[in-house]
Formats: sequence, C-alpha cells, structure tokens
Amino acid sequence: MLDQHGPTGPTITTLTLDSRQAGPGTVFFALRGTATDGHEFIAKAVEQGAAVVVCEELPADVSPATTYVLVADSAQAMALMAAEFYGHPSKEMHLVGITGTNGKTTCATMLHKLFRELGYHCGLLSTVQNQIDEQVIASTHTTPDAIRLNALLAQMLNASCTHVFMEVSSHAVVQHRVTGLHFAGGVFTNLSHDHLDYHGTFDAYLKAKKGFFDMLPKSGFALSNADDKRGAVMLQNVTGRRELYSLRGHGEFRARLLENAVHGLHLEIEGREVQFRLIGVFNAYNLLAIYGTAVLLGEDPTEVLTVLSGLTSAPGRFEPVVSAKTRITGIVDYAHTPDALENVLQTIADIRQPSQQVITVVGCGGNRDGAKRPIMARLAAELSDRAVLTSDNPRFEDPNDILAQMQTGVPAAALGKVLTIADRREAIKTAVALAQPGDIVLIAGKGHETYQEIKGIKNDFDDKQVLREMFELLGK
Ligand SMILES: CC(=O)N[C@H]1[C@@H](OP(=O)(O)OP(=O)(O)OC[C@H]2O[C@@H](n3ccc(=O)[nH]c3=O)[C@H](O)[C@@H]2O)O[C@H](CO)[C@@H](O)[C@@H]1O[C@H](C)C(=O)N[C@@H](C)C(=O)N[C@H](CCC(=O)O)C(=O)O
Ligand SMILES: Nc1ncnc2c1ncn2[C@@H]1O[C@H](COP(=O)(O)OP(=O)(O)OP(=O)(O)O)[C@@H](O)[C@H]1O
Ligand SMILES: N[C@H](CCC[C@H](N)C(=O)O)C(=O)O
Ligand SMILES: [Mg+2]
Repeated sequence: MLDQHGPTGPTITTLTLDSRQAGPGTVFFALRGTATDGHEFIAKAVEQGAAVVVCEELPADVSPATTYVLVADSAQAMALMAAEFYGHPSKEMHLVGITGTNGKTTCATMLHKLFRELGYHCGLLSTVQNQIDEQVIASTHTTPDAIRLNALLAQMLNASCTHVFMEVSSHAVVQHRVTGLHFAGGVFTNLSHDHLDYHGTFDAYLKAKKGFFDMLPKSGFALSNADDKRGAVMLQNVTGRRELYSLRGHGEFRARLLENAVHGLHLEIEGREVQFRLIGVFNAYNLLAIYGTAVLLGEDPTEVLTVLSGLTSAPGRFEPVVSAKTRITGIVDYAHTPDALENVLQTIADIRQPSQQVITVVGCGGNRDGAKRPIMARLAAELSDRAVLTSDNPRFEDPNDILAQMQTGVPAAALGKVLTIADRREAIKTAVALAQPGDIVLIAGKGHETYQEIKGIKNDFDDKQVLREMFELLGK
C-alpha cells in the first residue's frame, strides 16, 4: 500500500472489480484493462455506495465518506486481498495448477476424475466447467478472476475438498488472477503458438507461463515436459521439487509408446504395460503428466494406473460421433491452435485405414491471434483429403475477413481440395455430404462449446448436435 485517504476501519462485505456491482460494504478495485480503465468508473462505484476504492491514482474529487487505498498495482492488490478476504482457502488444500498452450483442460479434468475415483472430494476449475465433486458450476474463463477464484476455492473447501485441479492461463498470470494462491504443485504441458495478439511476442508468452512456475512455493513440486523445447527453461527458477516427464527417456516419469490405435493408447510406464482409452501421442503426454502429478501428490503408482486406464477424456476432446447407418466417424475436437490441429490430424493419419478419406471443417476465432489463421488453413489443407474453411466464434470481426486471412495460407497445389463456407452449419453439412461410408469428418476448434459468439451474442450451436442432425438429414 502506498497511501490511504478517508475513514479507517470500514465494514467490508464484498469485493468487486466492476463498478456496476458496487454497493454499500463493497471494495471496488480500479483495474487498468485492455479495453478501458477501471479508474474511469471510480465515481460511479462511490455513487453506488462503495466503502473502499483501491486504485493506482487518486481521482480529482474524493468523497469524504469513502476510503481510498492507493497501490502500485491494483490487480496484484486485488489478488492478495481476495486471498485474505476468503481466508486463504488454497493453503488448506492440495491445489495443483496446469499451464501450457494445449492439454490443460484434458489434464485438469482427468486429474479430477482420477482423484474422485481414488475416493477424494475434489474441485475442478477449467475452460469447460468448474466442479465441486459432481456438482457443475458454469465457467466463464479458463482461469477466473482473483475474486471469483478465491470464492470458488472457499466454496470447495467448505464442501470438504482436499484436492483442487485448475488451469492456469497465460492471461491469468499476467493479470495476477493467481497471485497470492498457495500451490501444492504446478504442471507444464507444452508451449506453441497462441495468444500473440495479447502477449505481443513468443518470449512474452513464455515469460507469462514461466511466471506461474516462478511463484510456486518451496514446499511444492514443479512437473515439466522434458520433450518440449521450453520444458527445462520452465524449471529454471523453481525453488521446490523439480521433476520432468518424457516419452524419449529423460526424467523421473518415463513412458514408452507401444501402440497408438483407434481403440486407444498402449503404453509402458515404468515397467508396467497399460492400455488407455485416449487416442493420440499428444494424449500419451497428458496421461504421463497426470500420472506424475498423482504420484507426486503421494498416490500409489499401481492404483493410479489402474484407475487411469479406464478413464475417458474431457468433453469435446477427440470426441467421436459415429453414424449408425454409414459408419462415417465424426470427430469433434477443440483444436484451436496450429499445434493442436496438427497433432489431431497427425493422430487421425496414424490410426486411419488407407480407404478412409479425411474431411476437415475448421475456422479461427475472431478478436484473437490473427497470425495462426493462415497456418491452421495450411495444415487443414495439407493433412486432409478435403477441407472446408468456416467460421469459429467471429466475435466482433467480419467472418469473411477471417476466412480471407485463412485462405492466404492454403498452398496453390491444395486449392482444389479446399472449400470456403462461412456458415458453420452449412460447412458441416457439406463435409457430411462429401463423406463416403466409413470416412472421417473432423470438426475442429469448438469442442465442448454449445454456442457460437457473433457480435456479443452467444447463439446456440453444438458441433456434435449439428453433426448428428446432418447424418439424419442427409440419410447418412
Ligand atoms: C483480454 C482479457 O483477458 N480481458 C479480461 C480483462 O478484461 P479487460 O482488461 O478487457 O477489461 P476492460 O473492459 O478493459 O475493463 C477494465 C476494468 O474496468 C471495469 N469496468 C468496466 C466497465 C464498467 O462500467 N465498470 C467497470 O468497473 C472492468 O470490470 C475491468 O475491471 O479482465 C476481465 C476481468 O477479469 C476479464 O473478464 C476479461 O476477460 C475477457 C472477457 C476475455 O475474453 N478474456 C480471455 C482472452 C481470457 O482471459 N482467456 C483466458 C484463456 C486463454 C487460453 O485459452 O489460454 C482465460 O483464462 O479465460
Ligand atoms: N498435450 C497436448 N499437446 C498438444 N495438443 C494437445 C494436447 N492435449 C490436447 N491437445 C489438443 O489441443 C486441444 C485443446 O486441448 P485442451 O482443451 O486440453 O487444452 P487447453 O490447454 O485447456 O486449451 P485452452 O487454452 O483453450 O484452455 C485438444 O482438443 C487437442 O486437439
Ligand atoms: N480460451 C480460448 C478458446 C478459443 C476457442 C475457439 N473456439 C475461439 O473461439 O477462438 C480463447 O479464449 O482464446
Ligand atoms: Mg482449457
């Protein structure tokens, strides 16, 4: 705290970062955002009766009935105060954070399932949903803001949760959403191209992810992917236990890929051969990270592998929708980065029969990293027999502009196998129409999402449901 003005010892009942939620007993945190500056709404919060304003700059007019707390960084102050306000719930549980470009939801969700089966009460904070045991609480972000996050952790503690698994996004690290939390461990999956619109450079993106590992306490563990180029850097400044996992033979947790087939992965993990239900080499990494985490949390390796072998993945992650009549296999997957799309298409290439065509439907989100657009279109064109470029969540951009940027990535030689259809429903319909019995139709980018966001409105849209509708409509 730099300075304080106004009454001391006000009664505080709630914390908020949004002036519209402020009222008597509220502490309003004025945050400098990306679209606007919370300092502009201080007067509004005070007018609505806020008891305290935490800010980086005092407004010209201060109200005598309000306490103003001047800080160097409002976001950081908010996170520290939120942890304090809710009684530091993270200190009373084993909180594990997962960071990386891809695989966070898969690892967090499966860790939650695993620890439930092992008999614990557990919490989950993820892109798809938050959970307290089996109770689902809708999620709005991959990592919620510090106030909501601490409130959820307190709720989980209240429900006797001993373990909580959460995703830590790079935005969350930069915006101090996880500052002040006490982590039992941190897991790094991988780093590839994403969110450069927000972070500016790849180095800044890496720094954000690493910032999470740097804050892990000495009592905690850090588990990193030895086979990722940035796996070792992530561990550089970790003061607690550092471990690596690898499919190439380095580190504490090692696995060997025996088979990657349509019915699942067959791995050898520390001398034990185990069959899993997940498909794809990238999932071998996720499974190994989950296994390592569970062992580092003190669980019995054999029991962990036994339970893990029976578990399915997170919703919308390589989820099959098979037509009963023609055995066309639809695969709905949340691949929305070049790396994820390449992995999924490579996985399909590994497990498909030579007679099966692969038809890919993919788009790129609006108001997000534009640099990934041509790359994702190129990958779809090169690694599929046919590709249909379409819209993801256009948000406030014109879908045709996004598609024009995607098209620049399609190599001239592949132009003949690529169609562009802005309407996602029509695009899926066309892909199904093109499919012959037994073919594979990949619908990438939206996975579990049940909406399509256009100009601030979330319209109902579920890739899985649309696929089923199209099988029905086209008699396939
Ligand atoms: C780019 C980004 O991260 N934005 C987040 C950020 O909002 P912002 O900086 O744009 O806020 P702003 O609109 O400029 O407003 C500044 C401040 O003024 C306040 N305000 C504003 C208006 C008003 O009338 N009164 C008022 O007090 C706002 O509450 C805010 O505190 O802070 C908000 C509060 O925490 C977040 O809800 C918001 O997430 C937006 C909705 C978002 O889409 N975020 C995405 C990019 C995101 O965070 N994604 C990651 C996952 C990415 C991944 O896949 O890895 C995530 O963790 O979900
Ligand atoms: N370990 C991995 N390496 C590379 N790609 C992966 C990995 N795990 C999953 N994927 C791919 O990335 C997609 C997203 O996976 P997941 O939802 O688990 O990642 P995430 O890190 O939570 O993403 P987000 O940043 O949107 O929260 C999956 O649908 C799959 O295509
Ligand atoms: N958490 C990611 C999800 C992207 C999902 C994709 N469907 C899109 O809308 O771009 C983000 O907010 O960037
Ligand atoms: Mg996620």
